[in-house]
Amino acid sequence: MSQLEKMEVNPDLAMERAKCNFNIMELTHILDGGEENTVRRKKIEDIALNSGASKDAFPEEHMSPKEKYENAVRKSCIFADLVKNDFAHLTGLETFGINSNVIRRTADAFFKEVSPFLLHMGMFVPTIMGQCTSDQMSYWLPRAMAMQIIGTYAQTELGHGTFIRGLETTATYDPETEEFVLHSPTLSSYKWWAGGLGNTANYCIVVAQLYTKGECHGTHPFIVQIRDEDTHMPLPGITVGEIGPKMGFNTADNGFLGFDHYRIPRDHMMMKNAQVLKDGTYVKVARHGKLTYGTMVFVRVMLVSEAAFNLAKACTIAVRYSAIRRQSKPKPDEGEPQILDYATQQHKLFITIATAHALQLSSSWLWRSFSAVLTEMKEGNTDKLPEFHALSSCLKAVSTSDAAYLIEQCRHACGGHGYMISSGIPHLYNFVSATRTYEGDYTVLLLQTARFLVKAYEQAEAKQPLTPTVSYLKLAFTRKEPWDSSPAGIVRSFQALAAGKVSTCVKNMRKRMRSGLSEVEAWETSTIQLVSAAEAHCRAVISDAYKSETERLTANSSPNVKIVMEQLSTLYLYYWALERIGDLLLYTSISEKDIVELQTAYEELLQKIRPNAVGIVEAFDLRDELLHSTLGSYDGRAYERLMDEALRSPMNKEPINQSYYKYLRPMMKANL
Ligand SMILES: CCCCCCC/C=C/C(=O)SCCNC(=O)CCNC(=O)[C@H](O)C(C)(C)COP(=O)(O)OP(=O)(O)OC[C@H]1O[C@@H](n2cnc3c(N)ncnc32)[C@H](O)[C@@H]1OP(=O)(O)O
Ligand SMILES: Cc1cc2nc3c(=O)[nH]c(=O)nc-3n(C[C@H](O)[C@H](O)[C@H](O)COP(=O)(O)OP(=O)(O)OC[C@H]3O[C@@H](n4cnc5c(N)ncnc54)[C@H](O)[C@@H]3O)c2cc1C
Repeated sequence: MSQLEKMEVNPDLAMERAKCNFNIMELTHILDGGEENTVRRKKIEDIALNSGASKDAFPEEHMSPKEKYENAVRKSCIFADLVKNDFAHLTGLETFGINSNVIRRTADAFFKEVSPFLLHMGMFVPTIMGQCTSDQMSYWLPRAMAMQIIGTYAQTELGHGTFIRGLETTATYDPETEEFVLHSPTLSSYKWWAGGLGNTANYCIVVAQLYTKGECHGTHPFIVQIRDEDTHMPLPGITVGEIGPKMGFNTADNGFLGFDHYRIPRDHMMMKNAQVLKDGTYVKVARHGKLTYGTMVFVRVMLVSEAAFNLAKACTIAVRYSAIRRQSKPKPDEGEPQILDYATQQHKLFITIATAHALQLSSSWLWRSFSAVLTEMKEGNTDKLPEFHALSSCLKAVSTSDAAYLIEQCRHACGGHGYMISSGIPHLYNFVSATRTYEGDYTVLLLQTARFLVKAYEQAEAKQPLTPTVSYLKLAFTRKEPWDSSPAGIVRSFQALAAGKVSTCVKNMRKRMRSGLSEVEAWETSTIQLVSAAEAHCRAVISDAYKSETERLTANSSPNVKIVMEQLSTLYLYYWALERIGDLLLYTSISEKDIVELQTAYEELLQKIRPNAVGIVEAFDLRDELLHSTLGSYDGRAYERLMDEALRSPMNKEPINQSYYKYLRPMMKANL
């Protein structure tokens, strides 16, 4: 046992735990979606983490990029074996599905950054499930699930990421040989970014422009073998490599890929939504043109829970650290207070906890809507897809953006030590800030939602029925929303605000068109306001979902758990109302007096949450192995852990570094 393991819990943290007035485990069960899920999650975490297989003998931070990657592959193989052999026997595992949050969560103990297999499980397998015919699926899925092949998803190119219709890679059908010829005509057409593509994957889903009988039918997905299944050598006609160091994701071997008239069999086109017959005839199967974008929609839904989870990690670290860190002396006759006692620190941190809850509950709600949409689509009904695309786009955009901002705020809350890699926060930030960009950039996705909102507004104007998430748009045609500071009243105000913003956009666009701009130009010149309107819509959706999910989940809970959850959801509403005062003044009847009262109520709420803050973050039930943090470990021994990590640095392995003899000494002697 190391010195650290023998040490007792920091007394400040012990004191915080003693004063928590609600049942932490009860809140954990609620967040896990029920006690059974908690039990199963803990079993899985015990199997995966108690063996110590997730630990590194040598700190990853001090490895070279190549060593980091090789270590990540080693651990990915261990983890894949665990999933296949050890987790499978747990009753009900199949109900978690391959992308189970529990498995994702457990994997994070193995990787400070990410696994090179992330894209295999995160996009390769889901695309096989979503884009293959049943015959194709019965061939590819078992091989992929058994990890006999490793795949990734290569859509983005050097020259095009957002604009999928502009992709340049071509897949031209040759009826003579019944093959597709994949080709990269330009440098900008090289596939770029796919995770695991550089060195790990031997298969790849490639999105390319389909040509048959001389006609282009737009982008379609293909399964492409890129490396020999035995030697792993790139196949002739394939150029593949890794794209180099990045802000984060440095264990993911993101890669590039080019094709030189590379041939694949006809049935390697993923043919669920469209087919090319042997003679080259193109047959559209799907009832909606954008079903080939299905994996992106699925991952966007996943990313909302990713944002919640990573935020939960960051606030667990920052709140525990704020409980053990003492600083300044506001009262001369008393000792230094815990920094968690400062109202400004509570302002930084409690919104972070509330947002983690808001995103987690909104994410469960979104998953349920997604399942309902998928069920209808299986029956051939795609009517709900546009609304769901608008919803998943804005929730992905806002959740990842809020999470990145708030994780950075957690770093600020930890002062200088938060800047240490060993605090765990920089890795979290680097990861989450990428999620704001990939799978659809923030602005681009909000503009997709805005398109839907503008159409819905026009329907409301024409007194046509509206779909559920936008039914509030009718508020745009009523008198100014009267301000009501109850939670339900604030949600209504957020809806009135979003409706008002959409209405302003539409009016501005019409005015611009009357002054001679085309529709496209009027749209383009209004995009700043459109993004803001879509963000306001999303905020209203999250606030509504968070409030109603909190009510549903606490209907039978013990009184104190109910109070804690309600305090957090109310805090979320107060925080965003105060952030959006200017908009509320425009679109509701809020007065100066109401604003002063709201600010006071917010500050009082921070004080009410304070005594339970450590208990609340501990309800996320994040083991030390998952946090990877010197500042946020369960024992609160941050200083001992920081020193321990410092001493592990290779820079401290010799008393005098050789650069002293080579450079410093000669320079100093010469300057004598
Ligand atoms: C936990 C797992 C982690 C996995 C790790 C993941 C690592 C990262 C992977 C990746 O990043 S993979 C690459 C992802 N790339 C993107 O997300 C690109 C973003 N771009 C797009 O999604 C689209 O191009 C676009 C921006 C939405 C526009 O598409 P397009 O130009 O084809 O369409 P438009 O002409 O703008 O719109 C036409 C029409 O179609 C509707 N629509 C667009 N997308 C969808 C969709 N997915 N589903 C349903 N409908 C869609 C759009 O709203 C328009 O509707 P109308 O307004 O005409 O009614
Ligand atoms: C860590 C990481 C992992 C990734 N993994 C994969 C992967 O596995 N597979 C894969 O295929 N791709 C992957 N990607 C690529 C990712 O999907 C794209 O980077 C992302 O979709 C954004 O596209 P882009 O890079 O072309 O940005 P651009 O579209 O060039 O965006 C640049 C800027 O232009 C703005 N912009 C673009 N279009 C518009 C518009 N119409 N209106 C207004 N503003 C606009 C954007 O808002 C942004 O500010 C990954 C990216 C990262 C960072």
